[in-house]
Amino acid sequence: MRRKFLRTKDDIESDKLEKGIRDSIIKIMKKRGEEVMMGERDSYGSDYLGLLLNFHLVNDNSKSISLEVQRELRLGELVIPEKMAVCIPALALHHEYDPQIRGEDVHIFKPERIADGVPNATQNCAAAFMPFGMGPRSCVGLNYAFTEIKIALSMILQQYSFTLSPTYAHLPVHIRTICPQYGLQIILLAL
Ligand code: HEM
Repeated sequence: MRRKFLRTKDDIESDKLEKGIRDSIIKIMKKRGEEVMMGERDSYGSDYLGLLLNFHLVNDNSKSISLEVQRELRLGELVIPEKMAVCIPALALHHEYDPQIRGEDVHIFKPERIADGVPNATQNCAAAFMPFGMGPRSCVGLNYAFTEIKIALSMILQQYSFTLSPTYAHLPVHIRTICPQYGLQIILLAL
């Protein structure tokens, strides 16, 4: 029975590895913070670490980089316990970023905003549009979903053109993905 409480060599190696990874991440975050403070870079970056730093500094007026990552992650006044799932509401996030990035008409439904590609519409800010999440746990079905959508659309467009029905009420809601609360009413015209 006592063996259960003994730490094996593998457990110790695994702890060392985990600590090494944590230390490296904190080092990168501190370095970025220092570079921003010294004016060597404009932003904390648009990747996942940059996003975490942004959240951290929004909540910390002293702007000091003092992240402690032990069994919990501290983001300013937020303490995120180990293994807690953090849900980023894409709908709110997209709107919060929008006025800065896409102008004041953010509330208007204008899918043509992304006609020239997402990087163009978001001024290359990866965190401004992330319907598939980002970082190591982002959607593994992204490419599959895009391919499926393109195939479905090209099959429809070979036979029909379509417009939005006047009965369509624009009310996007976040139910796992962003979708229209009252469905998508369209008028199909046979070609
Ligand atoms: C328009 C379609 C889709 C959207 C908008 C979407 C969106 C998302 C989002 C926001 C996440 C969470 C990412 C995060 O936690 O940071 C996710 C995760 C995931 N998605 Fe999708 N998804 C779509 C289609 C698919 C498809 C078709 C598949 C599989 C064939 C799929 C498989 C997964 C899996 C397995 C995860 C979990 C990944 C992980 O936790 O490591 N998704 N998706």
